[in-house]
Amino acid sequence: MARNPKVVAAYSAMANLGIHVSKVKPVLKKLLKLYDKNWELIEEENYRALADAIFEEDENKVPESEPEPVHKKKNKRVGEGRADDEEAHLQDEPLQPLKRSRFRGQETQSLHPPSSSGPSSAAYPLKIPKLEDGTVPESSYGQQHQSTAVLSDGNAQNETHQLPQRDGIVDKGKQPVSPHVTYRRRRLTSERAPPAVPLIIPKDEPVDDMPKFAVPLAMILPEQSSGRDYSIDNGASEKQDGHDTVALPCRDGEVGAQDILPPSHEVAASNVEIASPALGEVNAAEKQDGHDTVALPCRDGEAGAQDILPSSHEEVPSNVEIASSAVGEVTAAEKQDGHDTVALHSRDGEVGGEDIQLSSHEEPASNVEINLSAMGEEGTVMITPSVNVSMEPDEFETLLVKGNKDSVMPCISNGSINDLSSADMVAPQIPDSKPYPSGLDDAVPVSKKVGTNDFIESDDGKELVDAVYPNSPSLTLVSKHHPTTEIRTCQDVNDLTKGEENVKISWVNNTSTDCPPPFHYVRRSVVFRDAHVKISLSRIGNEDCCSTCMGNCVLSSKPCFCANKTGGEFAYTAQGLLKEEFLKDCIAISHHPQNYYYCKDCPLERSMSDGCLEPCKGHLKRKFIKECWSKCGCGKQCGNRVIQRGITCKLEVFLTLDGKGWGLRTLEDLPQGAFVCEFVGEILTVKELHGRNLKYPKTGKCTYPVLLDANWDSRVMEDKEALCLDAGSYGNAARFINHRCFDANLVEIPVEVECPEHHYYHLAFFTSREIAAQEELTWDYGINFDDQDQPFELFRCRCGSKFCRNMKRSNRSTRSSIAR
Ligand SMILES: C[S@@+](CC[C@H](N)C(=O)[O-])C[C@H]1O[C@@H](n2cnc3c(N)ncnc32)[C@H](O)[C@@H]1O
Repeated sequence: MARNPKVVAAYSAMANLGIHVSKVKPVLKKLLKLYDKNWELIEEENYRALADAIFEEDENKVPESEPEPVHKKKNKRVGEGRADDEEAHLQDEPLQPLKRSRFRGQETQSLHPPSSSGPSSAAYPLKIPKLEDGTVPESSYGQQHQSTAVLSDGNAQNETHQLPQRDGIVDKGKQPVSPHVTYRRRRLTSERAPPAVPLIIPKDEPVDDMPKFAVPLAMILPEQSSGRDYSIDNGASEKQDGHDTVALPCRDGEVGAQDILPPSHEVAASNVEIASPALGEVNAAEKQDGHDTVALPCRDGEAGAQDILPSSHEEVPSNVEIASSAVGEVTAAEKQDGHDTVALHSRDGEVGGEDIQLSSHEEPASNVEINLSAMGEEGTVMITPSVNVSMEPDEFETLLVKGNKDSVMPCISNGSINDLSSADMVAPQIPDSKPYPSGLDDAVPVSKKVGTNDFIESDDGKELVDAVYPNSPSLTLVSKHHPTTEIRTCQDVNDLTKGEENVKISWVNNTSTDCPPPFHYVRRSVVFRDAHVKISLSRIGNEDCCSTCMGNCVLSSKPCFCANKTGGEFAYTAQGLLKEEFLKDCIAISHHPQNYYYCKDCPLERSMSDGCLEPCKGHLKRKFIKECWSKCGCGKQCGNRVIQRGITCKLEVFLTLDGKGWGLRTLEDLPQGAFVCEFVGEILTVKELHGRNLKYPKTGKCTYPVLLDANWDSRVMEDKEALCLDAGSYGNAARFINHRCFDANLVEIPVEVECPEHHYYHLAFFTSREIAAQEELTWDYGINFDDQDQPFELFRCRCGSKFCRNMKRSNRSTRSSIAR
């Protein structure tokens, strides 16, 4: 099934004509190929060419009464992988509309034999094999360094790699499929490279239009009456002494709070899973004394505080799962010894101040689950949050915060639009004056003016004035581009984390008055709905923790159990950096095709299946880091607890000058192997992700997905275990990291913190080399730019790397526009 919004849009246009997707798919592929992926031609006249082609194909089909034998059909699908077959097939079927729309030059264009790139992956950054045309730059750190040096001389040395080998890939028990063949088929379906085009050419194209990245829309709701100052930290989370609190918004001004208080005051990471609804009820987290506190909202102003207090005073934080559903309910359930006990809560504003004392004093610790999922689940009591929206994140528009406290803004509650006084809403983010560092992106003083309705607007050359703090000189709040019905909130220029992180992360735009897209900043990933992320101490066996350790495990002469998963040695040095050897291996892994695993029953393909299941495109088997955690005896400062301590380096979000949109950069020099941040987002099943993509094909609102498939080779993954992270609406600073082909300065590494089962893990970014202050941080999304079958809109890569995998493509499109 299509994942690319364009493909999905085509499917949906055909569905409107009553044409089933299974008929559309093969024809669309041919059309794409024939049109050299020129979507404009396909989209013309509401997909007329496509519809014509399908009808024509139908007419030419063998009559229903003589169906093709199943085995033949299957083999044919498999056989589609063969270049000659597909070529012949296409040439045998010169569909009329295709002829009609052919470009000049295409008549003579011969199909190019497939180049030997790696298997394509389904998503960006759903990690994909990166090999392109069999040629990649040196992969290891040391090699990369060398390669970088060489690059500057313009004499890059490439290393040719073998194609990925797939063992025993069988299409539904039929003939084994040659990995090569399957791979080729993928390439052929989406690519028609003109002959003799250099595969990698230096990038010298001018930067023209801005990239078309989707702006994930989100709504930030206010927290009221919680005693905090929301004028700046609206809906934000606060940390106090280590407690995790999630404050959910309340509509009518009286935020309720449930505290889930794990006994341990020393745990490094709480066991709290916060899942968000599509919409954003989960607004804030607060930490106090190592307690995990979840503040839930009331709907009509009567919420009190619910505390869930595990009574054990030994190790172990509570196992709390909070998830949200599309309908916005919050459910809380406490499990003990396999029983579900009730965690309370109200709908309709009747929440009191219940405390739940968890009785377990030993492990397995209590499992408290709070789900914002389907109503009426057994053993749960629901809380309906103030904003009860049965929508996906993108389904409703975001709020633009006005400086005028008396103004009225729409808010969606229970699925309908209500008017809310802005006093109930988020207060404006008032940035302070901020001197920006010099360098490439040195701040140009931003002009200001007061717009109507006290909006802060920029207007070419006129001064922007902060309506509330008129002396604030570098205000860059923006309201332009937003229709009146669409209300957005701007990010705090000094700290878009809203206090979630240990460090502030500012943003800067030196070239325009735009501010970063609104989204909910969350420090940790949150379950959306179906994802099975079970954090349970009872699942952490003795071999998965070091309960007898003390102090700092990394300094100990004998590595403890926690080093077992990294070959008996810790991945980190005593200084908290990744060991060079380990880092080198991690970088090299993604460049070697033999490290790709091909599922027999791929959850990704399964989730997108439209009746014709395609073979798995491959998943990279990665090296994991395993960190010590709550069940370990070591202290919070143990050197084997790096990513769980969160971001520590100085980062800044900035508007790039080369057309990539916003990016993330470091404000300080970083050594090689330093942890920068993890990729945080909503935890979705791949099925849910696919649902999102299908739902919003035309809006251009994209997901920002990362597939958590590093361990899919271990067994057949159930749907609820095949997960990804989507940072479109909920995310952290990592959502701003742009892509760079091959020689990115960050590498992503899976890290086990609290889940020994590796279907869920943290994806952490480490520096692959030294990085100087002001350098943009990049990682290789692993995109195969020639694979149209992606769950996001492919962008034109402007990474600037000499190894850019999108070169060919740029070259091709230039060529076809010339041909036209
Ligand atoms: C995860 S977001 C990164 C942050 C994004 N630049 C923003 O402004 O929100 C991914 C999007 O950034 C843009 N992008 C990332 N890397 C790029 C690159 N190398 N060239 C062009 N656009 C890029 C694309 O639009 C892509 O869809």
